Amino acid sequence: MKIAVIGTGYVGLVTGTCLAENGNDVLCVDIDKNKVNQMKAGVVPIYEPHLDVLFERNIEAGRLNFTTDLKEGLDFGEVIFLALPTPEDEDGSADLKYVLGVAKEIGEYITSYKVIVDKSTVPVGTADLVRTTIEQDCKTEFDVVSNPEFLREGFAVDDFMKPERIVIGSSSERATEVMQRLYQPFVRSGNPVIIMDEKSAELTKYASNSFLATKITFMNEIANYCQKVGADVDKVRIGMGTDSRIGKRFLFPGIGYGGSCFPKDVKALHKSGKDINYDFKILEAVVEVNEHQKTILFPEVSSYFDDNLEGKTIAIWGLAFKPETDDIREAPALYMIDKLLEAGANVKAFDPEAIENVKEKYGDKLQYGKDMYEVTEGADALLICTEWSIFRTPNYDLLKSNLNNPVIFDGRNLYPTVELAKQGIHYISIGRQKV
Ligand SMILES: NC(=O)c1ccc[n+]([C@@H]2O[C@H](COP(=O)([O-])OP(=O)(O)OC[C@H]3O[C@@H](n4cnc5c(N)ncnc54)[C@H](O)[C@@H]3O)[C@@H](O)[C@H]2O)c1
Ligand SMILES: O=c1ccn([C@@H]2O[C@H](COP(=O)(O)OP(=O)(O)O[C@H]3O[C@H](CO)[C@@H](O)[C@H](O)[C@H]3O)[C@@H](O)[C@H]2O)c(=O)[nH]1
Repeated sequence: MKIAVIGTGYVGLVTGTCLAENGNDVLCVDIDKNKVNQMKAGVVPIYEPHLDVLFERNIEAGRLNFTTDLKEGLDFGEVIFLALPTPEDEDGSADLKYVLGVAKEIGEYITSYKVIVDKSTVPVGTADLVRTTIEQDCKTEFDVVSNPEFLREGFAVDDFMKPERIVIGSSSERATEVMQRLYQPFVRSGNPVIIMDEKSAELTKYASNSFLATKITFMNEIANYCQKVGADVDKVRIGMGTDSRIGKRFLFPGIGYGGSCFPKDVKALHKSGKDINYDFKILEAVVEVNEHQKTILFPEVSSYFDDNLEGKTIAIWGLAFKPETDDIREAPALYMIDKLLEAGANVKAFDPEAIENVKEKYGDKLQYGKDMYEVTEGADALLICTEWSIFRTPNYDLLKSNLNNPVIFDGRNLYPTVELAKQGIHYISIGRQKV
């Protein structure tokens, strides 16, 4: 099939590349000239494991191409994916200006039947809004379907190639048939393509993200409570997670969820309830608890230094909002950096993939290390914000000789407390007793 993907960020580029990998001809359109030039030169503009191999292979095979020209994309594709940003607006709602802006242009440009697929995360009713926006200027037939994306950054290629489910919201038989044909190679494993109406598909996405964010937030509250009553959240987590009704995943407490999705999506669902006088009380609590959770480690760092961080040097491991990505959107590490700088501390930061993005934001306000141990040299404490695998088995002797004080503040519970006690390291983590 001939596919156009409009917007080549984490979702669009993975979608385009994986569809090409399954034999489709794909033209990716992006408004960002630099990005398009980079991709034309064979450079993947984001870090996403395994994407580079597929990217190169499909460019070489001529199945994956790039342009800044939306009209060229619309002429080319029978199916047009919208993978555009839907960032948080000032009032917490999803800002639809990118999606509706492109919809307007689609109405002006298309001259033959197209299936317009909304892959962006959008509020209930957006498919209708996209349809009426296109209709204003359109002289040909088209359908709009909702096809929310569930990939996780860091596992995006795997998630796209072997999805647990594909959700399609469509009220057109013609478009449904096209979508089923397109996705048939991805569900050979027997995982379902679930067809429903557009509104239910749109809500499935928000409900899924909000549920997962709630699950994490619940565990963060249990962790905070553990700390107060002397229980160990890791033991509670394992005890709970073995009940298959609860499940082991997404029970890991920490310094709050971040990223480009959970924070904005929970707020957007809450706001869309408010707009129709429905009060999503649980979501309001989730947002509030998560905001608080980002703040719980800083007072520990501060009080260790008698509330005087002026001139102290803090090494940070992990800046991305989670491992295996270079994405720092809403990363809890950024809150910690801001607080530390505000308190007059020096920050030496290391992350395997996110340094460039952090440099763009903070420039020379921070020092950056080439490896994880370099930033600990002469630092007064180590703070861990993201659970990259390479941090899991550190050389404790080297750490102790590098750090001025043997102290680790761990926002992701990477180490067994008994091991750190044995190592003689002062260790503060989440929902576990201090060592
Ligand atoms: N990142 C994820 O893990 C993920 C997963 C599932 C769903 N989503 C949703 O998918 C959507 C896209 O997310 P993302 O993370 O890929 O965003 P992103 O910010 O990484 O990428 C968006 C891209 O769209 C481009 N763009 C903006 N306006 C454009 C226009 N008028 N024409 C062409 N290109 C344009 C930008 O230059 C950028 O490259 C959002 O709604 C998001 O909520 C994201
Ligand atoms: O047990 C857990 C699991 C995750 N997190 C945090 O939650 C955030 C989100 O993690 P994750 O869901 O793995 O990453 P995303 O790439 O943001 O993926 C989510 O958001 C995407 C965008 O909508 C969806 O497509 C995915 O299904 C959904 O998992 C990160 O800050 C994690 O550190 C925890 O604190 N504890």
